[in-house]
Amino acid sequence: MKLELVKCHGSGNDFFIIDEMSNQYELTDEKRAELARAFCDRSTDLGADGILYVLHSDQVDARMRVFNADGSEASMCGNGLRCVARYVCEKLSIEEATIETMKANLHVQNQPDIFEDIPTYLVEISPVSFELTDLPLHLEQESLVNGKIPTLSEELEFTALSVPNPHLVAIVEKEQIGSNLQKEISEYVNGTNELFPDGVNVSFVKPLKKGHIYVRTFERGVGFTNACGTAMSASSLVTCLNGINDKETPIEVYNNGGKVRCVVHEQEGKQSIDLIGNASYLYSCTVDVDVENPHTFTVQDSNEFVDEIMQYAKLQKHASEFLNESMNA
Ligand SMILES: N[C@H](CCC[C@H](N)C(=O)O)C(=O)O
Repeated sequence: MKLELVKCHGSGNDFFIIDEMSNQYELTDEKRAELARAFCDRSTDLGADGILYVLHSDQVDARMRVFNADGSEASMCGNGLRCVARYVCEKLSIEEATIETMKANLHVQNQPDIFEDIPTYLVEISPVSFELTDLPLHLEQESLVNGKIPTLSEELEFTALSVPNPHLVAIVEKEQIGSNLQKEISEYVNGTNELFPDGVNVSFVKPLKKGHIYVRTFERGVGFTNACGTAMSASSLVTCLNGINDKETPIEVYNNGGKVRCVVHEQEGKQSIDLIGNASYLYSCTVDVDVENPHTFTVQDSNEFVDEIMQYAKLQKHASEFLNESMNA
């Protein structure tokens, strides 16, 4: 079978877009998961953090399904939704759209460039819940906001929330960023454990100056990534809960892949976050794959989006210079 792929990224969190809206690939869920395990393997000619399947929606403009590199399906992907937003808006020649995801139909919209000549999209991150049953997180309490989980750490304070995929967020000091602590905690909660039966995305957050934070995330089903859109959104909300940043005000979120902008909203007690950032293409290609054994494939007709790659490198350089200055201030 020949599949058309677009390799894209949001803040360095990279994915393949497979357009099932325009192609009759007739994939089963099992095949979608197997293709993710095969194509995301970075020891092959491909490699990515996940696959974004774009499908027809009976309700709205299009539907997005997200499969992590380990083949697990996630309910949402913020960086990936920006890439799907661009793909769908350009295909339908519209400036904004609504995309059906597993638990919500979400608004997406083309935006002014976050950096010169970089395609930029806003995606709605919601619904937000602090109910532990929505992650799920098995503790004898209804919610966890700046609370301890002694099994994981005696000193860290965590906030657990779903947006709607599950996130565990800790505001930390510089010394704890990049330490083994995050890796140990993340591998535990994403292995067989009593707390998070479905695993969880784990983020360490370092506030920089007001309106600026750094987020590092170990993603469920993937591992450490350059950035995790839903995690950066969840982290922005947690900094607002702690009075570090303000709602309805842009928060610049730095990560290892560059930066995005989040705006936290609250209406009638319900929160949502606008996630604004790049939706960049890296290359397109055709993959000839044996669907019965998806680890057997050849990559053909690969074409790079050279201008986009070069332009994004400028954003990343600019962002990493700011981050280094801030971390060493
Ligand atoms: N690993 C996540 C899905 C991908 C989310 C992330 N890539 C993002 O940009 O939000 C999960 O299993 O919930």
